[in-house]
This record gives sequence, C-alpha cells and structure tokens, in this order.
Amino acid sequence: MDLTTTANSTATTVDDAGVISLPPFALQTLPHLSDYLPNVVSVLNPIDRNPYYHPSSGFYISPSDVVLGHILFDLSAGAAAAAGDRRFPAYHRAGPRRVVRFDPAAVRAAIVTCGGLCPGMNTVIRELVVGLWELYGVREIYGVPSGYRGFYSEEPVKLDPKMVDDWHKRGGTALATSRGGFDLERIVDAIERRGYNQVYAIGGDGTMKGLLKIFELIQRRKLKISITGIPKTVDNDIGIIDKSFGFQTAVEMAQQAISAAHVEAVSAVNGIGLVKLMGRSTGHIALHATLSSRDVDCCLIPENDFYLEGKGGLFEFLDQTLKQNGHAVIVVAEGAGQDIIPRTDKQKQERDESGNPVFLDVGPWLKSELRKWWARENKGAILTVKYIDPTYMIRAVPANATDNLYCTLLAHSAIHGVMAGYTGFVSGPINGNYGYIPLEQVAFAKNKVDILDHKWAWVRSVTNQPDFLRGST
Ligand SMILES: Nc1ncnc2c1ncn2[C@@H]1O[C@H](COP(=O)(O)OP(=O)(O)O)[C@@H](O)[C@H]1O
Ligand SMILES: O=P(O)(O)OC[C@H]1O[C@](O)(COP(=O)(O)O)[C@@H](O)[C@@H]1O
Ligand SMILES: [Mg+2]
Repeated sequence: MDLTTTANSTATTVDDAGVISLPPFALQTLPHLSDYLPNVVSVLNPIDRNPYYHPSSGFYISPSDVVLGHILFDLSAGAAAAAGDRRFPAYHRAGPRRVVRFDPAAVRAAIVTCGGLCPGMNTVIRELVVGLWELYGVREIYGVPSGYRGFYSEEPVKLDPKMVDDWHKRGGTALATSRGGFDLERIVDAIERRGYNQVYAIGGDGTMKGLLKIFELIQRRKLKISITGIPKTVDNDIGIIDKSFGFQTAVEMAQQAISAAHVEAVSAVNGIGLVKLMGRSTGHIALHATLSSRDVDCCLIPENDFYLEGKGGLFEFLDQTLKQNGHAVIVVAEGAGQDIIPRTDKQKQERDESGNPVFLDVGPWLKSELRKWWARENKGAILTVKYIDPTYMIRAVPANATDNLYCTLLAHSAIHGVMAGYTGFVSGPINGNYGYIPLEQVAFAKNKVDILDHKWAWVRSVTNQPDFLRGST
C-alpha cells in the first residue's frame, strides 16, 4: 500500500445507502538519518544470526506497519460529516527492522536521565544496556552522569549487562539526574567529541524540548548520530502516549497515604485527612489514586479550579460531609489551587533550574485555611486535621511488575528504532501498541485531565464533590 497517497486522500463520505467512509489516516513522518546522509550503511539485522533465537516470518516490522492514534469513532452520518476531511494520525509501529543502519561494532551509545525521578528509570537504563548488548551485539555503551550537564562536565560511565543486572530493583536513577544545565552547543560538542552515535535520553517534557534542540543541531551539523527520547514523567503529563512508566507504581504508593489519612480521619472527632500528591500541572495521580481508593471525599486538581467559601465551595461541602459521616478525606494535587493561594509578585516569578514554575505548598496552606474556617464557623466543636505529604515517597521507589515490563518494552522499542536509522523520535504505547512518534510532537503534547470526560465524571460521582462552577450547585 502506498501510504503517502493514502495519507493525502480526502474527506469523510456518506453514500446513498448511508455507508460511511472515514477519512484516511495521515502517516506521521519520522526523521531518518538517510534524510540528510545519503550513504548510511544498510546491514541485515544481527538478530537474524542470533544462535538462540530464529525470527519468525512476522518478526520484522515493515515500513507500512502503523499504529493508529485514534481508535474511537462515532459512525453516525452527522458525526462523520462533521469530521470532514480531518485526517487521523498513524504512527510507524515500533519493533525490529530487517535492515539496520548501524554496524553494531561501530555503535557508541550514550544514555542520560534528566529531570525529576520516576519509578522505573533504572529499569529503562538496564534494558537499554542489556538490549543493545544481547540483541544487537553492541559493546560500547556509556552512562552520562547527572543529566544534560553531565555531557560536558563529567566523565561517562561504561556500562555492561553485569553491571546493571539488578538495577530494575532499585528506585531512582543510578546515573543521577538534574534540572537545568542545558547548554546546547556544549552538549552537542561533547556528544561529537566522545564519538557517540546513538543518544538515549530518558526524561519528561523539559527533556524532550531540550532533545529537540539537540536533534536539530545534529541535523544542521550533518552528524551520523541518532537521537531518541524515552518519555518519563511521574505526573503522566506527556501527551500522545497512553500513559507514562512509573505512573501506576506512584498511584499504588499513594494508596498508603490515603489509607492512613482515612484511618486518622475516621478515628477522630470531626476528622479531616488531607493528602497532597504530586502533579505539577496535571492531576492524573490524584485522580487515579482517588478512583482506586474509594476513601476519598474530595479530589482537587489543577485542571479544575476550586474555591473555599460560599455556595458550592469546599467548606460548604466539608460541612455537609462532616455532619453526615463525621469525617472527610481530601486529596489535593500539588498544582491545584495555585491561583487562590496569596503570593507576592516575586513568588509568582519563581522558577526552578529548568524553568518550571515553583509552586507554593498547597497542603499546609489548605490545612491552615481549614482550621481558620472551623474556628470561625464552629466555635466550641473539635476539628482534627491530619496532613500527609508523601511527595517523594511515591516516586523514589522501584517500579512495580507492570511498570517494569513496560520499561523493558519501551527500551527495546527505542533500540530497534535507533538501529533502523530513525532519529528525532520517541517510542511509546499508543492505544495499547508501541509506536514511534516524532520528537517534535511529543515535546509539545501536554496530557491534561479532561474534566469534561467520563473519568472526571466518575470521580465526581464517587465523591459527590462540587464542580466548583460558582452558582451552579
Ligand atoms: N525548553 C527547554 N529547552 C531546552 N532544554 C530544556 C527546556 N526545558 C527543560 N530543559 C532541560 O531539560 C532537562 C529536564 O527538564 P525538567 O523540566 O527539569 O524535567 P523533565 O524533563 O522531567 O520535565 C533540564 O536539564 C532542563 O534544563
Ligand atoms: O524534584 P523536584 O525538583 O523537587 O521536583 C518536584 C516535581 O517533580 C515532579 O515529580 C515532576 O517532575 P518532572 O517534570 O521531572 O517529570 C513534579 O510532580 C514535582 O512538582
Ligand atoms: Mg516536566
């Protein structure tokens, strides 16, 4: 099939019999080394010669294998017509290619971890090392310490399967990570000087934005270096992919904090258990932890502004809940309520080393506001607020079994793509299958909680919390 032609054909149609033809998909072009280097080697995939594994007929992925970015459609004629000539993205499927564009003996691979921690980072590193070594016979694999700054300021660490053997059992990143230190020219100069021709960057949205700049400079310099990003974010704030590795582990860890808050709340007179969870600009952890716990009475996330006083506000809701149940559990994402916490202009400007906004701590602020409210409104009665902040505990742990498996598939997908000569891409699960996504898209695709969809409606029906749309309740 000629995918280019398919990608360019036209609109949704509804024929006389009411049969709907959906618009065709648009194949998302992946950058490839051969785009700017005409003479890149082509060799048969060394997996073919593996003495222990004989690839089956369907083992190699062809360039026309795709994963669809959208799998839900409304087939009613009206909806199809409304879709018009909108084309739906299709991504190249991840996996081994019959022909690779690197001689494994000539590969010098660099692995770097950037940004905040996330369960599973060590597993990804381990599987990159083991996969490159065992599947492709690569022997020159280096860990870049301390994030992006490590390229130009630290000595690399040579890695081999023996060294990384038990890394999947450890939290954090054995390579160390950091924020800031992004000096484009110095990083690319160092990559060139060290002779790396494959770079695997494990990081979040910031890392991907930086990697895009690295990729563009490498292209301008016409270097034979493949660049790939492995999406990491405990907050699950990266778009296009189904979810990020380590997220499930973090949600699981959050349960312990919520259970403790619940026990404290039910064991006190007018007890409120307040738990703050990670989520700088997205409330996925808070939302998923709430849905899986069932002990939560109110979930506050950055995507849904809330207010304290008056009709439909948090205090009114808590008043009712305490009267009804004698206790309440609140989960608040760290990025929630930032607009209503008083702050100075200087505080509003504050940024971390990577340029991320520095938030005021919503947990202690909310705890203090609850106490003030109670003192104002309920003179004489007891109120107990127990505040739990498990922040780093949910991300500084090893990945659970599901996340470990996910990390392995991610690492292998990345290796296969890079060995095939693709560059400037990110691997990730798309609707349950692994695909390659242009780095440019991932760097700017934000995954926010959609408060109009069913999942948030489910939170509201589980908690009965207000929607915080003033005047509507
Ligand atoms: N817009 C950007 N351009 C270039 N580099 C960036 C950009 N944003 C972040 N970075 C760099 O990427 C690295 C990780 O970013 P950070 O935001 O801390 O974590 P994460 O990648 O997990 O979001 C840091 O070294 C930071 O300097
Ligand atoms: O490690 P730090 O700098 O304290 O950062 C804390 C932040 O890191 C996060 O875990 C997200 O980090 P990333 O952007 O690196 O994925 C947020 O939830 C939290 O706000
Ligand atoms: Mg980030």
